Amino acid sequence: MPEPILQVRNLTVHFYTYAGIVKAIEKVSFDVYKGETFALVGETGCGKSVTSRALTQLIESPGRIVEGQVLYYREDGSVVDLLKLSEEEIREIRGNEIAYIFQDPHSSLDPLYTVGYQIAEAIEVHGKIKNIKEGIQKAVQILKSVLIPDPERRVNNYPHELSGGMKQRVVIGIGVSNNPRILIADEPTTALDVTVQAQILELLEKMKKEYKATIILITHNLGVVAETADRVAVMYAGKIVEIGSVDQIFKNPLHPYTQGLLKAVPNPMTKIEKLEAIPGTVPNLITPPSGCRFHPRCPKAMEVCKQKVPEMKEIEPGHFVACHLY
Ligand SMILES: Nc1ncnc2c1ncn2[C@@H]1O[C@H](COP(=O)(O)OP(=O)(O)OP(=O)(O)O)[C@@H](O)[C@H]1O
Ligand code: NI
Repeated sequence: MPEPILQVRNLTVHFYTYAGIVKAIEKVSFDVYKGETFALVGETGCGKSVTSRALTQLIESPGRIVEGQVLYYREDGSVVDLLKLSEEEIREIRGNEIAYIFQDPHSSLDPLYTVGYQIAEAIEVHGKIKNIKEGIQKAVQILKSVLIPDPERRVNNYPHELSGGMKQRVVIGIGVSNNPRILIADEPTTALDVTVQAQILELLEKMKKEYKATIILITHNLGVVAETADRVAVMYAGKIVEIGSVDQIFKNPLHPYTQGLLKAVPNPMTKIEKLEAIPGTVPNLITPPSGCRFHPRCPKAMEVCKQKVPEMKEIEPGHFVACHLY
């Protein structure tokens, strides 16, 4: 049996805006197993980033986590609900045991400090070194491990002296600097050109092996999923609609939304740029559709789909779907 490292249950986040309450994610539940790459996919605005940020309480006003549990299995075998931790306690874990790599390396790095200083600081915050100087030494090693050429010299560079791909390597370096158990990568390659994207994905694989980390990969690129993930959760309008292994999802998609996504992509096993939209538009999350949120766009919608929210059901071992067809 695979061992869980995270068990997310009924995670719900609302944003309290002037226009109304945006129900960004609603009762999201999934497990992440130790050592796997777990991908979260779906169209823009479906709640991928909000889900990943909520895991460590990284939701800012006007957003609020209104319900849910994020059970985290620690190294010593104990289990904590990350949503119950104080700000101080969660900060101890975030950036340390659970680290993030965000999409845009430009905004993830501070233009005023050298990359070496920024890596050193990330380590120092968690008290793992005595001073920044020791951290700079470590930063050289980290730059080497993320395959930046001439790390002794590069450690003294400012972000603007590096290319986009090199900057993203630095961001990944900061991510792994404290040897995280879970690495959450939110669209880590989207801002980069295609050849660099492939290199960065390769690097993530290398980091996963070297640091024995579990990866949560957020992407709207099904090609990336096919290539790098072990398991996939498909999100639509703030809900998870299907979960399964990459094989189960690509070869036997059960949810009409997943089927639509895959149809929009002629061959997901080849590299594709972007997920093509399926007919219709993503619903507004202030007044989401009743019942199954996909019913207005669903070619197989039945009467019950308008009235009842479908429960997640396990159709074959490890393959879950929330759809009234099953
Ligand atoms: N600060 C905010 N205020 C109001 N609504 C927000 C805020 N942040 C996110 N949302 C809403 O939450 C929903 C989910 O957003 P999220 O960023 O998680 O989408 P995503 O799946 O990551 O999309 P993308 O692929 O574009 O990054 C969206 O409908 C968005 O409008
Ligand atoms: Ni996002």
